[in-house]
Amino acid sequence: MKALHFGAGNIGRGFIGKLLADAGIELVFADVNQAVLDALNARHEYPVHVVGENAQLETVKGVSAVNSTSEEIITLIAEVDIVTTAVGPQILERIAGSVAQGLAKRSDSGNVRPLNIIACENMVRGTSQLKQHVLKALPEQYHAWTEQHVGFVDSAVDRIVPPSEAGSSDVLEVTVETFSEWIVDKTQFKGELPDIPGMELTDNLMAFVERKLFTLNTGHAITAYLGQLAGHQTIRDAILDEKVRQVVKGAMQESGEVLIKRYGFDAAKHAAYIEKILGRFENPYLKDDVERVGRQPLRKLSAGDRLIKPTLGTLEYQLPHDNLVIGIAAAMHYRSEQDPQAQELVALLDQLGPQATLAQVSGLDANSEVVAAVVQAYDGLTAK
Ligand SMILES: NC(=O)c1ccc[n+]([C@@H]2O[C@H](COP(=O)([O-])OP(=O)(O)OC[C@H]3O[C@@H](n4cnc5c(N)ncnc54)[C@H](O)[C@@H]3O)[C@@H](O)[C@H]2O)c1
Ligand SMILES: O=P(O)(O)OC[C@@H](O)[C@@H](O)[C@H](O)[C@H](O)CO
Repeated sequence: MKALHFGAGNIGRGFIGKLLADAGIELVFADVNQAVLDALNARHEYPVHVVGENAQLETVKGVSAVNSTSEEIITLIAEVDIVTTAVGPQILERIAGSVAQGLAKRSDSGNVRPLNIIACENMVRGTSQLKQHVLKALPEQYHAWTEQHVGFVDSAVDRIVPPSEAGSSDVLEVTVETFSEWIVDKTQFKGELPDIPGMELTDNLMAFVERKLFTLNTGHAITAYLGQLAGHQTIRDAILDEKVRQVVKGAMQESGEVLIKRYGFDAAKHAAYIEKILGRFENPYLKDDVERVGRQPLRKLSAGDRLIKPTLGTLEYQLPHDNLVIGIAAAMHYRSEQDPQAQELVALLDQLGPQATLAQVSGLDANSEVVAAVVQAYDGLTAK
């Protein structure tokens, strides 16, 4: 088997690319970072530090890389058996054009071997969104062929992978936690189901996607935003702050009540899932900055994402949401010199004030009770 993986970043090298290579699949990374591309092609291997009580140094071998904007991508898509991505939700549209050209070339060349495409991003049904971008870029005449031969497979992906320690001079080195979970929708594959150790197949993907995004990522984001306000640099320091932890755990429980209602999860098992995640945030072997986890606040405040979607669920089922409201308010206080979305958020707040800004970025009704509650919480929160 041969695979093309877009995004040789933290999750690409530290999780998805590693699983594919470890399974003996010939792997080519596609990226735009020239230093990473050059290093992968010079060494064809890289180190992964799996940290925890039993730390291990593993070497991922037999990999190569191409520039994501080069013509080689089109030829690769015409040939490979599996395409995966871990580039960030906003980049999917950007790679769709070359995926479409690759599919057209594959069809023209008479290759009818099944191809499966799996986006591994923190979003609900990211591959389905990629498919829409690809179909938009693909001439009509190839649509029926694509439906027949190409599986667009949604997935949920979970492993905390911060950038490697600033002290490291190796651009390829990556540090990952021991825990990992990659769950894919088995109903969407074309051809035989793959047997890749570490990839789990389900016919109930939405439950897993929402469980992960609206528990781990909801709690993670609120830890980052309240952590920054309290003057903490890392997720570990933030979650060890009792005031932060109380709101984070409360928000995960509020979101959990929605998930339990919607998907019939066992309440005790869900409580254990929350506790395990809190332990992962405390991981003493990872240095994860609140600035990485809080990145792109406008995405995180959008209607379908980890803060607003669970809050909408609490409104739907008339459940409490006091802690989620504090989390949303804290997100609106997020500041980062490096992050264009944080700058945009500040500009919106200056121009429109908190009520209209929240309504604009989240799609919530500006005159709703929940927006009023967030604005009140926002006014009450101040940076240390
Ligand atoms: N890091 C984590 O803990 C984690 C865990 C689960 C899911 N995710 C998700 O995985 C995705 C990637 O996150 P990450 O933390 O690895 O980010 P990252 O910034 O480390 O990696 C993204 C990579 O994509 C590359 N890229 C940018 N534009 C590209 C293009 N046009 N073509 C090909 N490559 C391009 C970047 O150069 C970078 O190497 C995100 O959707 C994130 O939410 C991350
Ligand atoms: O990648 P983002 O920006 O959507 O979210 C930041 C973190 O919460 C995220 O990367 C987690 O580390 C990851 O989702 C763990 O599986």
